[in-house]
Amino acid sequence: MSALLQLEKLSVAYHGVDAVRGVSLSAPRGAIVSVIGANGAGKSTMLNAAMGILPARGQIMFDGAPIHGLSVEERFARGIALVAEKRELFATLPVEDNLALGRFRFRREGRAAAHAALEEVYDLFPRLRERRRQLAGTLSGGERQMLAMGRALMGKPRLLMLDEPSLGLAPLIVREIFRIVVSLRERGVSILLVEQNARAALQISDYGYVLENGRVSLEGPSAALQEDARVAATYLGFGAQEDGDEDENGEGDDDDGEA
Ligand SMILES: Nc1ncnc2c1ncn2[C@@H]1O[C@H](COP(=O)(O)OP(=O)(O)OP(=O)(O)O)[C@@H](O)[C@H]1O
Repeated sequence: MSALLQLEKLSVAYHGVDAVRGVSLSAPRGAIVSVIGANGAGKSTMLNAAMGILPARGQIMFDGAPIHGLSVEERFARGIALVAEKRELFATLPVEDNLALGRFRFRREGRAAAHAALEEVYDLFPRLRERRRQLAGTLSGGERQMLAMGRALMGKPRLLMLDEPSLGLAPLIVREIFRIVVSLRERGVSILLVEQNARAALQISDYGYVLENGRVSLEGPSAALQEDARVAATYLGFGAQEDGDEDENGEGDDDDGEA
C-alpha cells in the first residue's frame, strides 16, 4: 500500500523547545494507523502539525505531493481532516446545522451533494439522525464525538485524523465509535488514530507507532506491537487502560461519557 500521508523527520517546537523530534510516519491508503503514547508524548502536536495548525520542520507529503506550505483550509480541500481532542462544536446550533457547516465552509457543490453527504453521515451514525434537531451543546460526550467525526466526514476526507476519540467515554460507546472507524476503512477512508487507549487502538489498526518524548520509540504491525513485551508492560498493562473506560483522572462515566 502506498502512503497517503508521509511525515519525514517532522519536528515541532513550542517556544523553542521541541515537543515532536524528528518523527517519520507513514499512513498508507486504506489502512488504520495508530499512534499510542503517554500524556505529553507529542501525539496531538504531531496531528496539529500535519493539519497545518502548528508550524513544523521536516517534510509532510500527502498523496505524493509536499503540503508543507499549505494552509489548514487547503489541506482540508486536498482531503485531510482532523477531529481534535476537544471536539469543538457550535453548541447553540442543532446537530444538523453543525454538520451542514462542515460542508459549506469549504465546498460549494450544491444541495444534492450536501444532502447525500448528510445521509451518509446519518447512515454511519444513526444516533445523529435521531438527534438532528437537538442543540449540540446538550449532547452527551459520546454523541459529541460522533458529531465531531460526522462534521469532518461532511468534507469527504481521504484521510481522517482522530485525536483521542475514546477520551472520557464509557466502554460501550468506545466500542461503537471504534466499530465506526473500522467501517470507515471499509468505505475507503484512511485513518490516522491517536490514542491513549492502546489496547483498543491496536486491536483495530493495521500498523502502529509508539511515541515517547516526541520520538518514535517503536513501530510495527499492530498485531506484533500487541505481543511486544515493552508495549504490553507500559501501555496494555492495567485495568482502566484496558477498556478505555476511565479518563486520566481515573473517573469513568456510567453511560456514554460527559453529561
Ligand atoms: N500550546 C503549547 N504550548 C507549550 N507547550 C505545549 C503546548 N501544547 C503542548 N505542549 C507541550 O508539548 C508536549 C506534547 O504535548 P501533546 O499535547 O502533543 O502530547 P500528547 O501526546 O497529545 O498528550 P495527551 O495525550 O496528554 O494529549 C507536552 O510536553 C506539552 O506540555
